[in-house]
Amino acid sequence: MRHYPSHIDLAPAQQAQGVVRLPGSKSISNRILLLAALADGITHIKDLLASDDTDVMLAALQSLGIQWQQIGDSQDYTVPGAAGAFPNQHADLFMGNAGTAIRPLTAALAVLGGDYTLHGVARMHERPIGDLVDALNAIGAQIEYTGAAGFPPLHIRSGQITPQGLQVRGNVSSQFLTALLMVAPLIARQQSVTITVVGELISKPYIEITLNLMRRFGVEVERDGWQAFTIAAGQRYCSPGIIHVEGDASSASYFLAAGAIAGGPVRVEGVGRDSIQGDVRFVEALQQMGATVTLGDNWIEARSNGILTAIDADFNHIPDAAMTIAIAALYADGPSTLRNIGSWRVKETDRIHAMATELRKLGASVEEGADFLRVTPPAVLHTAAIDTYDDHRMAMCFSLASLDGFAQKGAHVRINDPECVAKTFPDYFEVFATVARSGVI
Ligand SMILES: O=C(O)C1=C[C@@H](OP(=O)(O)O)[C@@H](O)[C@H](O)C1
Ligand SMILES: C=C(OP(=O)(O)O)C(=O)O
Repeated sequence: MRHYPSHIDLAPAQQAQGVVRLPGSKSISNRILLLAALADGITHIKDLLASDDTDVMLAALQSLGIQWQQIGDSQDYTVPGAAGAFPNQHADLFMGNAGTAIRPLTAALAVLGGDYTLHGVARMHERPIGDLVDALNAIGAQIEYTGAAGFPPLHIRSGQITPQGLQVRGNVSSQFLTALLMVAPLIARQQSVTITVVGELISKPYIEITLNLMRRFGVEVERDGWQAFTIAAGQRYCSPGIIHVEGDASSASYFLAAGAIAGGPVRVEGVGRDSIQGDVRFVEALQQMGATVTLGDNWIEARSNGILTAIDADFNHIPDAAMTIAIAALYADGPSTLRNIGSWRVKETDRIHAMATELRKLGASVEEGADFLRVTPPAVLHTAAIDTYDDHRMAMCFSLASLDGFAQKGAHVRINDPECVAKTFPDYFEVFATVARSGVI
């Protein structure tokens, strides 16, 4: 069901102020759904994210025979766990463009056995999965590419798994290691399993989310830094009973940046200082740019202190929220550089190229490197029609260019194809309008 028209026009808004209740975290929602499906017992999930990415995970689990139930119209679900094996051994699964669905499910289905096909939208078929397939096939899985080698779609058949010497490369996506960690207890029945990371690992905080949630479902992982992860034999996933999904820290970045750019205060609720999501560290970048940020147990608030200070920093640990910094850079007192963001090239779109192209429409000078972006703000933001490349974060980030900063007036911004926000935040523009009240026409 389409929610938005073909474009949304945002008029300049003088101030951002208000309180936003965040939708649930995508990373936590999809991990919990899979762990609950694999666990012993019934899991009661509170505040699951409602979005395209969670819909594909829910639909896939249903096709695999997991009879989850939504409680009325709420975002609370019950998931009866299948105790380490899916009831259906044959399924054709549509994965949309959800990395957090296809990567862990590929690993689970490959080690559990059966006959499965996994495919997604056109862009999903351009997003790499080769490092994960190599790791799994090396221990006896039977995964074939039915399109281009290294990319979905995939055909998975039953293999003979001998889980010794499991290793994976981590420099393209941390989701490959997450996928192997999540299925490791399923293959560590008799003997412990060690996963060795080959070379550099990117997006490290997402591994902490994985380990934290595995622990909530009763599985402990011993680790040697970021190099090796060992799952002792005989551990099973057990339902924690009730589990609550935190608000999404990446989604929080748009509202916190709004407060930092255009006065504030803007408060987000649902995530706070004890969050398990690495993207809460986005606030450190805002603070470095001169904003005042206050953190509570379950809320974060940002406000401006005048023109933002330009930033030059490594954003490898927060690749998603870093896109928001590229827009905040339009309001800074000089050029900002975002470093070590090479993974942007293999996400919903080539985000380095898309970001550079669209920032230039607003009048910025942008230098695009293999793994960095340098943004020099223009004297005056230009009126622009922003293309979104079917990337939710492009649509959400660029809404911020409609805000008045201290030295920079907000632009008239047209967001083309805003529907793409459904990937993680289906009513983003309604919520944005409550903060930038005069901004939506
Ligand atoms: O594990 C996760 O939940 C995610 C990991 C990150 O991906 P990479 O590890 O590919 O950078 C992030 O960009 C993505 O939105 C969610
Ligand atoms: C990279 C993202 O998604 P995915 O989980 O599909 O990798 C994202 O949400 O920014």
